[in-house]
Amino acid sequence: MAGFRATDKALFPIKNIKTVVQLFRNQLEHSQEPDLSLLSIVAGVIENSLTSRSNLQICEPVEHNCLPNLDLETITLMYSKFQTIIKNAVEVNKQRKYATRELVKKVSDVIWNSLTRSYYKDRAHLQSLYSYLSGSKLDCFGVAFAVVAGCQVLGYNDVHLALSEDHAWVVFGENGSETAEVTWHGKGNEDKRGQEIGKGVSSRSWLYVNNKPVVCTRHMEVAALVSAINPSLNSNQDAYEVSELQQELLWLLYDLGHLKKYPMAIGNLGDLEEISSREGRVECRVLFEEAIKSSRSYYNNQHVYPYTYQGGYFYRNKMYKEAFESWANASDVIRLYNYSRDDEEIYKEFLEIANELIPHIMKIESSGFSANTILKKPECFAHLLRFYDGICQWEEGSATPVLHIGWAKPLVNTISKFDADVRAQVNILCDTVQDGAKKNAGICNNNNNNNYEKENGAQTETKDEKDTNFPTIEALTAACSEKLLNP
Ligand SMILES: FC(F)c1nnc(N2CCN(c3ncnc4sc(CC(F)(F)F)cc34)CC2)s1
Repeated sequence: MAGFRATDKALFPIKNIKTVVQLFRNQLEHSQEPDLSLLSIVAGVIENSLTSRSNLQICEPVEHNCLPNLDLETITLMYSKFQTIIKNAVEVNKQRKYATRELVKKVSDVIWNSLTRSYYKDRAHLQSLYSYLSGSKLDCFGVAFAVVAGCQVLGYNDVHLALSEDHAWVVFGENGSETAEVTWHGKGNEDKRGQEIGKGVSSRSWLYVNNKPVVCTRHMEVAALVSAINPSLNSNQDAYEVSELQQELLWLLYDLGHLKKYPMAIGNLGDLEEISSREGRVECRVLFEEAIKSSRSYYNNQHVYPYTYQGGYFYRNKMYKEAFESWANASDVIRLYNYSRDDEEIYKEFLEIANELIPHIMKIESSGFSANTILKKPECFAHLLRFYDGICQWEEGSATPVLHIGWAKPLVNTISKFDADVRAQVNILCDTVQDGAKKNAGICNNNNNNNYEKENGAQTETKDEKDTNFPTIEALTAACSEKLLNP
């Protein structure tokens, strides 16, 4: 069983970050399971007291980093309250070793029906059990996490959190073979709570990452709650102590090996390290590479965010050629999915890259006199074509269109910035049409080891591989030469 043990209670009242990290270490290193409700409450109290406007906390100079006084009584009250809510609402059939769908649905209903009627679901700081117990508000992730914490209270240690890049659900039963929705997703969508995760068309959407979700252990569920800590004070400021606590806890989890199979948590740590790097720790760039390796090793390279974490890093550090490559690799992931209306989040990500970030780079690169401009680099042109082609292929075979005229202008503007002699150096090789749901078209690749050769000579593409349903590279370059001819 998990639990709030004497060794943990001895740490209270907690006055500084080091002691919070010690509490998490105690919980993570003890043989029994880490107690999800205890750790979520502690993280939530700290986050909410340091990011709420009402926090007029004067920092005691002696502590040099001031935390709200975390006294044992406050935490114990909330901890017991959660136990009582769950145990009173769900009678447990102790004969059963594994949870049933009915049990999981019942716990989800208890959480669901105790939430405030209507509130702004996307607000920050609604992810923890502190938010649930003090304000009866949870965001989409918070509901899923609370269900898993509730099942832990009831002794069902087979119920675990399953995470895609924009949704959360649970797995349960013998070797976690059952799945169940326990929370909502997005706006205005009927929730599917209690149902198993779609085998149908939704399973080809990015939202369910082609059935390659991060299936958490208890320790990875602690990593999820730590990753979900939100240090933002407002839209452009972070509470220093909260982000420092998050960074320390992520390093603790990293050192204990609990981030190995959790690319987004590694990416979160990379972002924090870029802002303020820790002595003696690997460079943030290495972390972004580790997140990519994790996705390739454990999730068949079906996750997009590891590449957009890395692309964002290169972009912020003006490493534009590298950014183009990361974004092209992100596009190689999305091309094998079918776009569905549940995929808005990743659509917005690609839209921002295509219509904000890349045009911004082209503006800088074509105004400056840098001899080393990317506009002279054929590999940059190749990365961009692969990036756009992946989005075209994402659209192919999808019920919902991706591209619209708003994409075309920035796209043609970008391509037309590369001179014909640079473009001609990109030789596009197409392998045979891939079997399976998505055919190859336009620019071809085989699972991310692209065979782009920077050789002279016209682009080669045989007829049978050309798919007329959407812009091929000829069409794109024709459009761009059209633009060139009539600027
Ligand atoms: F690609 C970069 F630009 C990104 N920067 N921040 C990104 N985030 C921030 C962190 N984040 C996450 N970080 C850790 N774990 C999870 S589980 C999850 C889905 C849901 F919220 F459970 F529904 C999201 C998520 C979502 C992706 S991607």
